[in-house]
Amino acid sequence: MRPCTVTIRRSVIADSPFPAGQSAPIGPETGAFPALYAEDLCVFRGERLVLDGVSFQMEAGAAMLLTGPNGAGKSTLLRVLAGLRKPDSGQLLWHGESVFADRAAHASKVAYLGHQDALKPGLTVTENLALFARAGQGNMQAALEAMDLLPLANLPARLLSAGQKRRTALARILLANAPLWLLDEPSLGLDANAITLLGQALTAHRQQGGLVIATTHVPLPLENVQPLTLPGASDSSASPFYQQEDDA
Ligand SMILES: Nc1ncnc2c1ncn2[C@@H]1O[C@H](COP(=O)(O)OP(=O)(O)OP(=O)(O)O)[C@@H](O)[C@H]1O
Repeated sequence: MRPCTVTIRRSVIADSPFPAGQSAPIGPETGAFPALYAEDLCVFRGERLVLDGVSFQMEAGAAMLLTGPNGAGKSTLLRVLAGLRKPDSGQLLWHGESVFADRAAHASKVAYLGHQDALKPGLTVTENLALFARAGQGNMQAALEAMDLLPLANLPARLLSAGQKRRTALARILLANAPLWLLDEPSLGLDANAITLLGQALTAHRQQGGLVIATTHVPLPLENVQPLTLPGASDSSASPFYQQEDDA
């Protein structure tokens, strides 16, 4: 598995091969593109600059771990990478094409796990998974097995524990059959056995050439992973006129 490379103006990056603020040596200028290429991404939320010059590139099979204090911008970066929020500046390319030129096309490449498990409480585990399985794709049985959900397959989601809901949400990621996994704190609520299953799923995805980008506050079962630490800012730096905004 080849690691990704990362630069960011204000983050703490171990072993970054590029001086702060400089672009990676491949990209639009050279005509050679990695699977995912981010250059100088900047995002304001309210009046605060949350992401300040984030640059990285990832090849097939790579994984990146996003860390940093609460409010540092980890979830914001995931939403940008999913094409759900346009950065205020910078560029984001998937195999050389701008993610924002065709967001629907990019969405088909992404499996996104948010903080919320977003299950329909009245539907069973299997029915919930079937709702999100892309037409004609994914193996329901394999996804249920991978997250040890077979004994729970016919249980309504409202009866699941927090960890069981998280496992169901992770099974949905497996079913999506998408190359780019964007996982916001994927181990939230998981017990030790489920974390092992998560590790196996991540490894299998990468061995098939998939990419993984995950946020976390705890160690995750990921090997050969590139760390990206967002520095954040003290909450006192937030504007007194701080306003909620919708994603663009
Ligand atoms: N809809 C929004 N409108 C305005 N500001 C927002 C919005 N969503 C998030 N923010 C702000 O953006 C900043 C980054 O938030 P984000 O959720 O990306 O952080 P995080 O690193 O994922 O935090 P955590 O570790 O707590 O999950 C925070 O200061 C937050 O208050």
